[in-house]
Amino acid sequence: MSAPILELDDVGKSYGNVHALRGCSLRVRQGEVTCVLGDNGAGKSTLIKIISGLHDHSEGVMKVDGEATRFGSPREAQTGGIATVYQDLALAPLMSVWRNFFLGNEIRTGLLRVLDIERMKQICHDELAKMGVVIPDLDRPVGGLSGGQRQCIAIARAIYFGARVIILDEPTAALGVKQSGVVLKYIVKARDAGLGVIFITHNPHHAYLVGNHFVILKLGRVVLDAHRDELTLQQLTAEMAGGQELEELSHELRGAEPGKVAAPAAVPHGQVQAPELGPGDRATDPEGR
Ligand SMILES: Nc1ncnc2c1ncn2[C@@H]1O[C@H](COP(=O)(O)OP(=O)(O)OP(=O)(O)O)[C@@H](O)[C@H]1O
Repeated sequence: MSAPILELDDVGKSYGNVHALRGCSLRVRQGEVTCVLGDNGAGKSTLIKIISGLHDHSEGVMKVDGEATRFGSPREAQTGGIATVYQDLALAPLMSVWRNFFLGNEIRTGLLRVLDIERMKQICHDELAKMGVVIPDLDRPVGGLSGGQRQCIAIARAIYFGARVIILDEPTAALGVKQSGVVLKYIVKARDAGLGVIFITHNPHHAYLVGNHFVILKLGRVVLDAHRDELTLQQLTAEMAGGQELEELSHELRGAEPGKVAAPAAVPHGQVQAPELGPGDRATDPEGR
C-alpha cells in the first residue's frame, strides 16, 4: 500500500461550544477514492474546510506527505496540491468553457502580455479530451452546459493545475441518475490518473460504485472506517441509514397507523432504495472486478 498523501490524526474542530468534528482520522492515498459519508450536520463541511485551508483545526494533526501541516489559506492548500471542487463550482456561468478553465491562471504572450487564446483553447480541449469530455464549442458559456459537464470541467481544471488530492463536495447531489453516472465516471478517471480523491456524499450507492475506502461521520465523529473488502453495499447503506433508528421508526409508524405496513426501512432522505449491483454497475468497480 502506498504512503498516504494526506493524513488526519484525531483532528477536531470546535466553533465555540459546538464540537463540529472530534477525533477524526483519515488517510488519502494516490489512486484511491476515499468516500466520506454523513447526514446533515455530521461534520463533512467542517472536514473539507480544514483540509482545504479555510479553517484551522483545533485538535489533532494533519500531515501532507508525512509532514505536519496547517494551511493558512485556500491558496496555500492549492499550492500543496489540494484542490476542492465545491457543489456551486465557482465557475462563471456567462464565461466560455476555456475562460472558466483558465480563470485566474490565464496564459499570456508577447511584450504586451495579451491573452494567448489559441493556446488556452488547445490546452482546454486536450485536457477535457483526456478525461473523455467532448464539448464541441469551447466558446459556449458554461451556464448552458449540464450540471455533470460543469463538474467534469472543474475536475479536469483541478488536475491540470497540479492537484494531487481532489475533494469533491457532494458532486452528484443535485444531479439526476444519468448525469450522476457521468460524474462518477470522471471520479474514476481522476483516480486512475493517480489522484487521491475525497468524495463527499450522502449517497451510499454512489459511494460504493467508485469508492476504495469509506468513512461515515455522525455528529462530528467517525462511526465507520472500512476498506471496500470489509463492507458490502447493504452494510454501508444500513450504517448510513442508521439501521437501528430506522427499525425503531418502522415500529413506531406501524404502531401509529394500525393495519398499514410501514414503508421499507432503508430509504433515508429521499435516497433510492439500494439495488443489488448488477453487471453494468461493476463497470466502475475500482478493483476492476
Ligand atoms: N461556523 C460555525 N459556527 C458554529 N457552528 C457551526 C459552524 N459551522 C458548522 N457548525 C456546526 O457544526 C456541526 C457540523 O456542521 P457541518 O456543516 O460541518 O456538517 P455537514 O455534515 O457538512 O452538514 P450538511 O450536509 O448539512 O452541510 C453542525 O452542528 C453545525 O451546526
